Amino acid sequence: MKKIVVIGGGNMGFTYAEGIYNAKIANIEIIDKSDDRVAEINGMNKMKAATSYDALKDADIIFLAVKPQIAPLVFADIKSIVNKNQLFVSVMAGMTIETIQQGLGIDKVIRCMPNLPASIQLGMTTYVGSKEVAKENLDLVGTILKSTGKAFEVETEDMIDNTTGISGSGSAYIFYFMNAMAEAAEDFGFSREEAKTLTAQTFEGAVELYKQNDISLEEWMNRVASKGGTTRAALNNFDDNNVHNLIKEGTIACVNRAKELAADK
Ligand SMILES: NC(=O)C1=CN([C@@H]2O[C@H](COP(=O)(O)OP(=O)(O)OC[C@H]3O[C@@H](n4cnc5c(N)ncnc54)[C@H](O)[C@@H]3O)[C@@H](O)[C@H]2O)C=CC1
Ligand SMILES: O=C(O)[C@@H]1CCC=N1
Repeated sequence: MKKIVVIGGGNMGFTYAEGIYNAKIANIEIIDKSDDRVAEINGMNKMKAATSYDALKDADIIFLAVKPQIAPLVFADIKSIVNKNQLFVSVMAGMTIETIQQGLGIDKVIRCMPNLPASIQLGMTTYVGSKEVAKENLDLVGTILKSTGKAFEVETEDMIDNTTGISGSGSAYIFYFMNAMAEAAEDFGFSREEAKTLTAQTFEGAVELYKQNDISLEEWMNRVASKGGTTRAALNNFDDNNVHNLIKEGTIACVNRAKELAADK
């Protein structure tokens, strides 16, 4: 079995480590610089975690899951330990394959963009490999990524940044919309628990309808909104306030930020 080491046992790194562990497709170890986090992970009695980089020496695949801003520090720490035979998989937003190759003096890099629902096997991940990555390795990592939900390969790194604007950061947009709806529900007099049920069930039902049928979102809106009815009053209000375009602008701000991170800003 291959040995996979994840550097950064936070939200995303731990999610992947756990997905791989549960799928029993590789031996998995986690490296995290936080003593508390390492103790917490070891306390779960599942995966081995450590603060030292020792586990990297005989790793086949190394996941890079620290914040992009601290990646240069990690690169400096591990450059002399890692080697060109190892395959690197980065989940870091805006961190280019070239920067990783140069920072570590290595060749084989797969850059991917996951999202947080990967922690409950409902993740959405896209990935692209450097030209040095053999198809066999790309397929292997594809299988690993699919252990946390859906995953597909994209042609360019630009499409990884674009994914960040939709699914990578997108869970937070959905939480934003849900937060406003749940708050409105509480304003209308529902308890917090009732507001959660009303909001979550509405999202879940709408998503399932969309997924299970080949009907456009506009058509679905029309099926809910009777002419002169209540839904149209809400949708007209959104349109009058340009909400549709503002959401699209938000996705563009997100992609631009990914590109800024790539330029080390
Ligand atoms: N959270 C999310 O929804 C998503 C995050 N990402 C990417 O995942 C990466 C990690 O983000 P999160 O997991 O959210 O951050 P996080 O803050 O939850 O986890 C980062 C972990 O790295 C550890 N760490 C810090 N310095 C370290 C070092 N020198 N060596 C080893 N470990 C170190 C921290 O102790 C922490 O546990 C980022 O690059 C982000 O762009 C990508 C897609 C979605
Ligand atoms: O906000 C961030 O920078 C990371 C990347 C995608 C989701 N979270």
